[in-house]
Amino acid sequence: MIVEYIRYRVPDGDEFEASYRRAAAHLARAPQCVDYELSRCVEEPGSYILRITWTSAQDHLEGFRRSALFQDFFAEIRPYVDRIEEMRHYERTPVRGTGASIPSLYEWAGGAEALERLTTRFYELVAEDDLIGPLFKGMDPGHPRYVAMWLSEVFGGPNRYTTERGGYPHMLSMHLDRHITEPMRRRWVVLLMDAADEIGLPGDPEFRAAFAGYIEWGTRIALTNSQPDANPMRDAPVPRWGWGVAPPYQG
Ligand code: HEM
Repeated sequence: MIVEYIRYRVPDGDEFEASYRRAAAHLARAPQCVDYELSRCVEEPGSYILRITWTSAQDHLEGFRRSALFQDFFAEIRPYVDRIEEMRHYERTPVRGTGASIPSLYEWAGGAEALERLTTRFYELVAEDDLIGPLFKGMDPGHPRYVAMWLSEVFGGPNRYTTERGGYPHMLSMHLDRHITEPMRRRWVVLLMDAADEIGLPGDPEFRAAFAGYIEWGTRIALTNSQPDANPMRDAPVPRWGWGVAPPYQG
């Protein structure tokens, strides 16, 4: 991916923004465009910066620029071409991230203590279950704690599963050749959701949607990796799961 910055200084911001609103409709249909954003300077309202992320500089210059969409896009913004002060491509660097304005799922859930209460109750339910109980007959007594460590790391908490328990490769090795079936996977999900309700994990729609999204994803991967003919990735970081499209409602 590559980021293009275009800086403008224009005499009439309202007209300029109206042109860009129309031009953006063509940008939005371009398969080479990842996203875009036009920002207006607060201190100097005639100054604007347009940021466009392209799939690559080549896709921008040889794909979009030669497409019919570009003709339509350009027709809208042509009056402002001589108002451009900078138009260049920038490579992203590893220096990027998010701040703490939105709590992690780990924090929202109640931290390590809540996730450990969850897994403790979950494996009590599992032990009494006819379908999946037998899979866990010889389970390590520390198992609920280890799975809580895994979930903590996935949901944005400390990376203790990676540093203390062997990370993804260890988790994977525990699922290999377990022959998990779809009914077993479903039961695992249902019992976890029951445990979540019983121990009072936050029940707000945003949290539960993100939580259930990870559990659905993770159990499907566990099932696939547990088949005798599985060929899983042997090494990978522990996945990190966020809020997705619905961040928490914070009043
Ligand atoms: C989101 C889904 C899942 C997660 C996050 C998960 C997580 C884990 C982790 C972290 C371990 C290794 C614990 C350790 O460090 O010792 C493990 C082991 C295991 N998992 Fe899963 N798992 C998931 C789904 C499933 C499903 C669907 C099943 C079967 C229905 C299953 C069956 C097992 C079994 C049998 C073990 C070995 C337990 C033992 O003998 O200690 N897992 N799981």
